[in-house]
Amino acid sequence: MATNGTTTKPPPMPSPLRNSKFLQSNMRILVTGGAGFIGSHLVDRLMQNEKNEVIVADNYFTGSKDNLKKWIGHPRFELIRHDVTEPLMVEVDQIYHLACPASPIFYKYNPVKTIKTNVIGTLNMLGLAKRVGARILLTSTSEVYGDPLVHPQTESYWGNVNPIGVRSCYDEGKRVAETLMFDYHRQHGIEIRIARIFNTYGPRMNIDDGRVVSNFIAQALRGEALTVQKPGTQTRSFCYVSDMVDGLMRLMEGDQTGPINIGNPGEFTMVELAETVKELIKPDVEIKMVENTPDDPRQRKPDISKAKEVLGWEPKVKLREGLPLMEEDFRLRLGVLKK
Ligand SMILES: NC(=O)c1ccc[n+]([C@@H]2O[C@H](COP(=O)([O-])OP(=O)(O)OC[C@H]3O[C@@H](n4cnc5c(N)ncnc54)[C@H](O)[C@@H]3O)[C@@H](O)[C@H]2O)c1
Ligand SMILES: O=c1ccn([C@@H]2O[C@H](COP(=O)(O)OP(=O)(O)O[C@H]3OC[C@@H](O)[C@H](O)[C@H]3O)[C@@H](O)[C@H]2O)c(=O)[nH]1
Repeated sequence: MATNGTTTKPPPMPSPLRNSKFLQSNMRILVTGGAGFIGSHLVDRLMQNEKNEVIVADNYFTGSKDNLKKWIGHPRFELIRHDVTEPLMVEVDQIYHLACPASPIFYKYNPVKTIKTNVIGTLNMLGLAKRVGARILLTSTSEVYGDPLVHPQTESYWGNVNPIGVRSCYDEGKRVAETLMFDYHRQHGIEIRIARIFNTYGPRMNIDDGRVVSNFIAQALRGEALTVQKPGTQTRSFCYVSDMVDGLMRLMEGDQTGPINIGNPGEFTMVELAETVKELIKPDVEIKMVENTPDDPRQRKPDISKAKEVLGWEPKVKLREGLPLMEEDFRLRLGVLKK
């Protein structure tokens, strides 16, 4: 009993599966959004551990079964067509909650649905975590810092976000999702983990995903001009997907709730990124300046001191090493062979 007269509930019991003599060594893990870009790489890593059973729940809005084709039919893997805005009844020990469109083009396409996914979807997954006693990790975003007035961004910075802008369905949606995570943690004793992910790139991104790295690589391979949105001096920090997955798994397995920034602190202007793609992939390609969209953050770079200190994590793959790995995958999918 708390001293202020309110009742503090004890944390829920972990899933009975953890005590089953048949499944003792098994961990049953739900990955929402597991058919998407980061989610499918995470599934690959989780499936490498023979003690893990993995369940993916995805509505295929931006993800695809193709990303998971090597696991379909595997006895330790299950794929469910499910929209997280509806409740889900499964018995699991851990939940990686990724479901949400991540590319601005897709999250702005149906903003009401995006905010429902972030708010109702996260509520549903927290309700599930509460019912079965699972630990839950939310993939939040660097967008919670908005157009940041602090640089680089530390986790203690509260951000500079437009609450009524065209990006709000996503950035405010993720801010509410973080709030819900902490309220369930404080009120119901749920074990939570929050990762604030900075721009991540790598093989398997949708060719027409619309994010900058996939756009530039696809444009270079198609021989089209690279579209730098004005002014081109805005910065981003790009993390290769294997580093991201490693950071997410360390956070889930560790004892810190976060929020913790997971990203690569290497910072580039969009003109620098275009020039790097041009140099590495197609030196004769044109770079053209095009109009930008409202509220585009002007700078973004993670302070990863906390991830280094509490997770022993830092990214290993530099942009110039990661871009050719993504180029290889895009060449195969676009059918453009290297000359
Ligand atoms: N990639 C990045 O740079 C980045 C940066 C910050 C945060 N994140 C977060 O990481 C997560 C994964 O991002 P990603 O790059 O893999 O994006 P993605 O669009 O490739 O994957 C998102 C997945 O969620 C699914 N999904 C969307 N809405 C859903 C719903 N209502 N119900 C069920 N499934 C739904 C999609 O079909 C897709 O498979 C997202 O939560 C995103 O906000 C990504
Ligand atoms: O073709 C393009 C596309 C984008 N851009 C620019 O590239 C920068 C990055 O844009 P992206 O669309 O890749 O992504 P953003 O950084 O705006 O948002 C991203 O950051 C955090 C995540 O949560 C989001 O999921 C992710 O989309 C922006 O300044 C944009 O103006 C271009 O210059 N050309």
